[in-house]
Amino acid sequence: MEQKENICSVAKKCGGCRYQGVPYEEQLRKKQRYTEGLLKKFGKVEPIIGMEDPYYYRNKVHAAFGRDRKGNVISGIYEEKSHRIVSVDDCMIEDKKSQEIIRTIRGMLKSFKIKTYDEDTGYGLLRHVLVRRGFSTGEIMVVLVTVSPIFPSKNNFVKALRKEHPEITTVVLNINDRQTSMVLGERNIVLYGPGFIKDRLMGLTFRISPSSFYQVNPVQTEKLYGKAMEFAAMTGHERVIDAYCGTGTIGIIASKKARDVIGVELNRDAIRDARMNARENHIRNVRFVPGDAGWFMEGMAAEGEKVDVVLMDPPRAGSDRKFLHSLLNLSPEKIVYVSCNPETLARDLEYLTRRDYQVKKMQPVDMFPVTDSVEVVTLLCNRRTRPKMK
Ligand SMILES: C[S@@+](CC[C@H](N)C(=O)[O-])C[C@H]1O[C@@H](n2cnc3c(N)ncnc32)[C@H](O)[C@@H]1O
Repeated sequence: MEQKENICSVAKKCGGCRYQGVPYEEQLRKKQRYTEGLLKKFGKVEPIIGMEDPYYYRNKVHAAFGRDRKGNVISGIYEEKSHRIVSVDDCMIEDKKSQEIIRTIRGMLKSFKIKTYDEDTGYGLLRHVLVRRGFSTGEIMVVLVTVSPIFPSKNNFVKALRKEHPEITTVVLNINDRQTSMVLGERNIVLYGPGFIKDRLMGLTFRISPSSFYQVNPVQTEKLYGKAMEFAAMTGHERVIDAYCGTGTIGIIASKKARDVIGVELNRDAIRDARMNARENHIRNVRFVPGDAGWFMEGMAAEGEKVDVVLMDPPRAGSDRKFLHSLLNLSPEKIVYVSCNPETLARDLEYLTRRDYQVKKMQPVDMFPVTDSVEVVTLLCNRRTRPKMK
């Protein structure tokens, strides 16, 4: 493993890599202690699954664009809790090729007379650049986030960019003209290629659009999803819900071992991707529904529908009461909860374990080395379900 424990000059301003300078084994010990502190009251926390090479793993790289005091174009991250851009040239956790592409774009702006957007004056065009890379396919998507759909000499710009980086398979212009802290706006204009990239996970192919959620650490994602499937231990007869399904990854992987799967997700772009993903992988026993997961499951429970397993992977905020309530009403035999925030996980487990569920297994996975984030897969079983006759 390459040792890079002390090299990032902007770590303090960025706030992302809180474990900068901490040897990887020690990072894992800290994460284990933190997770146990929050979760051991529910049962045994298995030892965290770490990475062999914990650097340059992020396959989604975002850079904000602006100018420094001298008027030079800079690209990087926002200083913690502010909108001041800190110039970043070599981030130790982001994909190297994606960072190279961002540097190339920065160098091209002057000759193409493209101004970076200034939030205070409202003047300029380019706000952010997002690069996503398919780990196993090598496909690369570049998203140029601008305040206006009018991008001067766009065809020549794309041509020049691809000349430097022929690996780029698609370029998208995303229009974000609002005063918002969200990076992406709602409108996409495809400038080159199909407007999405594909990646392979656990032998299946997945399509990723500019705004769809897709795990950012592909090596650890296979371990994470592998654990989720191991915990669900399906036999091929189960009816499954993949709640908060994103582009359908977990549900499509689960469909191989289930009777049928329903995926639910708020983001319509992700649902479109999920449906395409099912088709692409010739999966017929899965369907995807747009909407609020809690609302949808409440509706299923009200109609007396039965579900055996709920796989759930909510955002950092965890699940809301409506969702947890719908879980109790639907009363699946097993819940496999994939969480990227042990604090909200602890809160939701408290709610579920005071009612019908018991925690059986908890497995932390290090999805974000050098940062202080921990992902945890938890298996809960329904106390009211009688064990099935063999
Ligand atoms: C952590 S991601 C998980 C995605 C997916 N399971 C995966 O591994 O790629 C959480 C997802 O929940 C979706 N989401 C957030 N709130 C939701 C809600 N109330 N109902 C359904 N989906 C929701 C987000 O759009 C996002 O795609």
